[in-house]
Amino acid sequence: MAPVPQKQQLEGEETIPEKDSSSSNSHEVLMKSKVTVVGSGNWGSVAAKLIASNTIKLSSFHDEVRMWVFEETLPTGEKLTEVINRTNENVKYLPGIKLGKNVVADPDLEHAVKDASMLVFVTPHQFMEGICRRLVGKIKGDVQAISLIKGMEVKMEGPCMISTLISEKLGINCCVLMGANIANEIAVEKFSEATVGYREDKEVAERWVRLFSTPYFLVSAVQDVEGVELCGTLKNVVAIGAGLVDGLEMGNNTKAAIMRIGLREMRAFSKLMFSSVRDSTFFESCGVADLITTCLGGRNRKVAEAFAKNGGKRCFDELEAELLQGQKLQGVSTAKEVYEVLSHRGWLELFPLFTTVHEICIGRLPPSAIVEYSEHTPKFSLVEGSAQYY
Ligand SMILES: NC(=O)C1=CN([C@@H]2O[C@H](COP(=O)(O)OP(=O)(O)OC[C@H]3O[C@@H](n4cnc5c(N)ncnc54)[C@H](O)[C@@H]3O)[C@@H](O)[C@H]2O)C=CC1
Ligand SMILES: O=C(CO)COP(=O)(O)O
Repeated sequence: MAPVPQKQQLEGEETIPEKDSSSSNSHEVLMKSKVTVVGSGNWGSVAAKLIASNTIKLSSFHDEVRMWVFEETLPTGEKLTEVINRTNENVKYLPGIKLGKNVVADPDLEHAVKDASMLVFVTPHQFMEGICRRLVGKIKGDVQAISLIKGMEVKMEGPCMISTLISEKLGINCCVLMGANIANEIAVEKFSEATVGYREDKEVAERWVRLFSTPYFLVSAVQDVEGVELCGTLKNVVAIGAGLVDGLEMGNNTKAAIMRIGLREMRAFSKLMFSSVRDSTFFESCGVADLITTCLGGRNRKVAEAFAKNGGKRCFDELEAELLQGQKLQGVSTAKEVYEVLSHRGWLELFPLFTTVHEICIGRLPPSAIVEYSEHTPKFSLVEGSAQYY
């Protein structure tokens, strides 16, 4: 193997050879990074497990992975962090799965991030603004971040992706990792793929790829942060549509139609928001593959199915609490956020699926409207007629 040029060592940084010769570059000498995972839900816990299985093998990372836990008291009266650290399991959000002895649960956000050089953000998106506020001035200056969060915020100026929120509030570079990644399947090490989106620094992206890749979790990188992140965010809205179709027992053809129309709207919306978004991104794991898996087996699908079965009489919040027991849906709030953007720009008619999903979620339309076109609902032909957006 050809020798790899060594990176220039910065003051105070250790350089050590890789622990494992099977790592991507056995002779590579890298600066040792300390990883903190901010979040510990269903996917957050699996991400910590994946990362911990690599930091223990690769000498360019410290073994320990700190995982910030939004503290809660379990029905037994114990604190969740104490139980995670005693049993090595997140008994609430990922029961039955050992996280790795090098995962340390920490209820103190500032303490958890203090020494980190790599921050992995993976909380439900609605909590990120508050988390960022708490982190201002609390992290190291040269830290790199990655967001696994599927969602966005809507500001007066327009939509703000979560990676942008992190970058702007904390003044750090932020990549994204999205993909067809139902957490419970990856937890039991079933094969899947994921996509890292990066802005400019390919070397940083490759470091994230090394941190996450395992034989059962294949990660590739593309230079399209917004495209990757919008794929992960918008497919949750389509998954609500797919769940409604399931609840109405309309069958596979209808669900496939919703997925196809949804994919078109995902691409159109993404390109209208960011002209840099690449078509090829939609063929990565973060695109069509995530759309398919979420529409087949995700939580958004599941809760929307129950919503339709109940004829829209029980609201999403109530069904979410009952069916997900603390886990959070992203699709309903994302549908609202997308609707706000579309409405503000006068584009509602160009996105009939996104628009209809939101109007069903808030009870303005019945679940059956997902496939009904009346005077009051936008027509799919309008999208066909707006080919310039596609
Ligand atoms: N679960 C999955 O299969 C996948 C999830 N994702 C994405 O990852 C992100 C995180 O999802 P999960 O880890 O599954 O979380 P989750 O859906 O299991 O959410 C529950 C988490 O939110 C925390 N929480 C509750 N209230 C909070 C508060 N006020 N402040 C901060 N945290 C609070 C809980 O402690 C818990 O850790 C989401 O954007 C999701 O779309 C992405 C791929 C797969
Ligand atoms: O993002 C996911 C799979 O990649 C999980 O989707 P749900 O939140 O609908 O379960």
